[in-house]
Amino acid sequence: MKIFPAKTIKEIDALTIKNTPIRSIDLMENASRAFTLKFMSLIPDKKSKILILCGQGNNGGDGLAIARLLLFYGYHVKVVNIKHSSSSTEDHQINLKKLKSIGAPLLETNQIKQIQKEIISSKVIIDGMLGSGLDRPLKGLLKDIVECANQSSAIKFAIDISTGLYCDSPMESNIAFKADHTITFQIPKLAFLLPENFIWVGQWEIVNIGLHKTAIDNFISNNYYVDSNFIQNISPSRSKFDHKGTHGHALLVAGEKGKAGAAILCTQACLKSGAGLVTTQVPSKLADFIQLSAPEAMVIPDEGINIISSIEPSDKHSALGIGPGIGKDAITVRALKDLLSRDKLPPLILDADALNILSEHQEILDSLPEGSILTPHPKEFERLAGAWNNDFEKLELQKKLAKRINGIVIVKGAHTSIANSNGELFFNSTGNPGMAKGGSGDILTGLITGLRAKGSSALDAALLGVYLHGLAGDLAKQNLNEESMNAGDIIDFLSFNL
Ligand SMILES: NC(=O)C1=CN([C@@H]2O[C@H](COP(=O)(O)OP(=O)(O)OC[C@H]3O[C@@H](n4cnc5c(N)ncnc54)[C@H](O)[C@@H]3O)[C@@H](O)[C@H]2O)[C@@H](O)CC1
Ligand SMILES: Nc1ncnc2c1ncn2[C@@H]1O[C@H](COP(=O)(O)OP(=O)(O)O)[C@@H](O)[C@H]1O
Ligand SMILES: [K+]
Repeated sequence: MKIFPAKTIKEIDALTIKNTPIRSIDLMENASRAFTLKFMSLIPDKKSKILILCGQGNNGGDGLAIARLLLFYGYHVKVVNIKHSSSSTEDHQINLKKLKSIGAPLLETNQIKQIQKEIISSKVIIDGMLGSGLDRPLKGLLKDIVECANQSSAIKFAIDISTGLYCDSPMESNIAFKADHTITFQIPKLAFLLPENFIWVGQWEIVNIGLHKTAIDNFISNNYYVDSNFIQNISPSRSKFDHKGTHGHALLVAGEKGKAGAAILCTQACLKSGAGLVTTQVPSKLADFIQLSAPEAMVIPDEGINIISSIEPSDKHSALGIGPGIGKDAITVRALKDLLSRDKLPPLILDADALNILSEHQEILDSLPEGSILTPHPKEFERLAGAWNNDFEKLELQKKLAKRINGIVIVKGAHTSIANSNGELFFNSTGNPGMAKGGSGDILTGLITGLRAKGSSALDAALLGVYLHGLAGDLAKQNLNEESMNAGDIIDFLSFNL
C-alpha cells in the first residue's frame, strides 16, 4: 500500500470527484460513514456522552456528519462547532445545515470556558478540529482546546489525523491532540509510523472511503506500507521436482561463550525459511549445543574455542548471515575485515555485533558487497549512522546509509522500516511489543539469511522476513499474550501461511 503526503491525498480526492460519479459531499459522507462504523465497533456503549469537536475545514465537516450518523444510531452526542475562523468550507456548511435540521445538540462558540465545560463532562471525545489541512502550528483557541482535551481522561478519537500533527513532516511545536485511536481515511500517513508520534496517534486503523483506484495507482510514492497483499506478490513457491539443492544453502556465523542462545535461535529460524540447507559456524565449544537444538542444521566448529576467529564461506553457500552474539574480540574483528577484503562473497546479512564492529571501523562499510542487508535496532543504527533530532531525520539517515552501501538497511522496532538504495522506504505492518525481548532480532537474521539463500532478492528477503517475523510474533501473542511470549515462541509460529 502506498503512503502519500497530504498534498497528493488532496489531488487523489479531486481526481476521485472528477472521474467518478461521487461528488465532494458524497466523499465526505463515505468517510464519515466509514469512521462511524469503525467507531461503533470500538465503542458499543451508546449511553456515555460523546463530544465531537469540529473545526471549520473539511475535517470539521466530517465531524458534523459523524455526529448526525451517531445520533441516528442512538448514541448520546454533543457537538461543538468551534468558530475559530470566519469562513468554513462548502461541505462543512452543508453538514452543519443537515445537523441543525435534525435538532442535534449543538454549541457554536469561540469561548474556551464553554468548551471546557463540555470537555470535562464527556466520556469520549472525537477530534474533528483539523485534519490533513494543517499548515501551521496550533495557537490561540484551538491550542487551548487541545490542551484542555489532553488533560481529560475521556477516550479520545482523531478523525483522519490528530489536530496539530502534520501528515509528513516534523511538528514545529510540541502540541497536538493526544488520541487513543486514530481512524484514518484510506491512505496511511507517514507520521503514524514514527515512534515519536505515538503519543498523538495512539492505535490507528485505516477505513476505505472509495477513493479512485486508478488515481492511487498512477501517483508515484517512495514510501510503502507493507501489508499481506503486498507480501503475497513476493512470497516464494516450490515446484514438484525441487530438491534441497534448489533451495539454497545458508551459512550462519553466530555465538560466543555465554551466547550460544543467539546462534541456536538464529539457526532454528533459518531452518523455517525454506532454505534447502543450513550450516552454522560457532566457536568450537558451542558446536554440540547447535547439533542438539537444531538437528537439521550442519555445524562448522570454529578454530576459536570461545570466539569466532575466521569466516570462510565457500562457493556452495548462497547467503551468509553474520553477527548474533559474536562479540567484538580483536580476533573476530580481524575475521570480519579479512572476509570483506575478499573478491567474491555470497550475499551478506549483518546483524548485532557485526554491526557494532562496522560502527567502530566505518572504513569497512564501503567494502560491503552490493545488496548487503544490515539489520540494526535503533541503538545499533545510531552507532552506525549518528544521532538524529527527530524521526523524519532518522529516516533520511537510513536512506543515506542504504545508498552508501548500495544495499538494504532495516531499522527494527514497531513498524520496522526497510530502506533500499533507490531512496524507497517500506514500513512493516505486523509485530507487537511482546517481541521486544532478547533474541527476537537473532530470529529475524536467521530468517532473512535463509530467504536470501533460497534466492529472494535482497529487498524481497528483507520485506518478507520482516513481515513473517512480525506475523509469527502476532500469532505467538494471540496464543500466549505479550508478556509471556518468548522470542523462541516466534520461531514456533513462523509460517508462510498469510
Ligand atoms: N480523501 C480524504 O482523505 C478525505 C478527507 N476528508 C477530510 O478532509 C480533511 C482535510 O480537510 P481540509 O483540507 O479542509 O483541512 P482541515 O479540515 O484540516 O482544515 C484546514 C483549514 O484550517 C486552516 N488551518 C490549518 N492549520 C491551522 C491552524 N494551526 N490553526 C488554525 N487553522 C488552521 C487552514 O488554513 C484551512 O483553512 C481530512 O483530514 C479529512 O478529515 C473527507 O471529508 C473526505 C475525503
Ligand atoms: N514494540 C514493538 N513492536 C513490534 N515489534 C517489535 C517491537 N519491539 C521490538 N520488536 C521487534 O523485535 C525484534 C527485536 O530485535 P533486537 O532488538 O535486535 O533484539 P535482540 O538483539 O535481542 O535479538 C525486531 O525485529 C523488532 O522489530
Ligand atoms: K482531526
